[in-house]
Amino acid sequence: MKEDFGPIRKSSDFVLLDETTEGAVISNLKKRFSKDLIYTYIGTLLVSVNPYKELDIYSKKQMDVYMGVNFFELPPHIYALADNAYQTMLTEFNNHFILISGESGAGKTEASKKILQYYAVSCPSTTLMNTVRDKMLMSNPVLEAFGNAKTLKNDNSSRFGKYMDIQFDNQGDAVGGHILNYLLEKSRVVHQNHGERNFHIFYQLLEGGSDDLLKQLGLSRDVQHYYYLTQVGITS
Ligand SMILES: Nc1ncnc2c1ncn2[C@@H]1O[C@H](COP(=O)(O)OP(=O)(O)OP(=O)(O)O)[C@@H](O)[C@H]1O
Repeated sequence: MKEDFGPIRKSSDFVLLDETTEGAVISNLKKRFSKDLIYTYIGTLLVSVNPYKELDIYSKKQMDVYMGVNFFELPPHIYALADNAYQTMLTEFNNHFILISGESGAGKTEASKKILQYYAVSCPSTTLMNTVRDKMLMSNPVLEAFGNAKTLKNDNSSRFGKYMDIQFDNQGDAVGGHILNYLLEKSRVVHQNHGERNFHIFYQLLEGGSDDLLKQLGLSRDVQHYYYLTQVGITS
C-alpha cells in the first residue's frame, strides 16, 4: 500500500475538505486515484474507485494492520469498514450491515469478496467457522458461472442481486450464513444485447466439460452450433 500510516491527511475524508462543491470532491478523488489511493471516507461511508488493476493492498499483512484498530486511525480501506462493523457488533450486541452500491463495473462484487476474505482471516477460527467460510467463499465461482455474464460495461457482470449474511455467536465466532439471490436476468438466456454474452456457464460447459459429459447431455463442443450463444457474435 502506498499511503503511509501517519496522521490522517485532510483529503482522505471528504468531510474534512475546505470546500464541499462537486468540483472539490471530484478533484480530491482524482488526486487520490492518481496515487493509487482508491478509497476515501465521507465520515463513516467509504467511497471506492475501481482501479482496474491489481493493487498490493489486500495482503494478509494489510489485514493484520487493520484488525481491531480504530476506524479513523488508518488510511481508508475496505478492511477498516469490515473490521468496524465486526467490532461494533461485538460491543453493541446488535446486527450490522454493509450496503454496497454503485453502477455496473464499479467493483461491488470484488468489494464483497474482499470483505468475506477479511472475515475469513480475522475472525476466530474453529472447524465450524472454517466450514462457513469455505461455503461462503467457494460458492462464489458457482454463483458467478450461472449468474454472471459479459456485458458492455463489465466482462464479469452479476446479473442478479445478492444478499449475504454471516451469523456470529457472542464470542464473535461465525456459526452460519446465508446467501440469497434474487432478480436473476433470465431473459439473457434467449436474448443478449449487441456486444454481450449469455451466462458464463454455457461457454464454460462447452469449453471445459469432458467428452463423456457433453455426450451424456447431447451437446456439441462447437459453440457456433448454438444460436443463443452466438446470436450477437461474441463468444469470448
Ligand atoms: N478493488 C479492485 N482491485 C482491482 N480490480 C478491481 C477491483 N474492483 C473491481 N475490479 C475489477 O473490475 C471488474 C468489475 O468489478 P465488479 O464485477 O466487482 O463490478 P460490479 O460493481 O459488481 O459490477 P456489476 O454490477 O456489473 O456486477 C472486476 O472484474 C475486476 O477486474
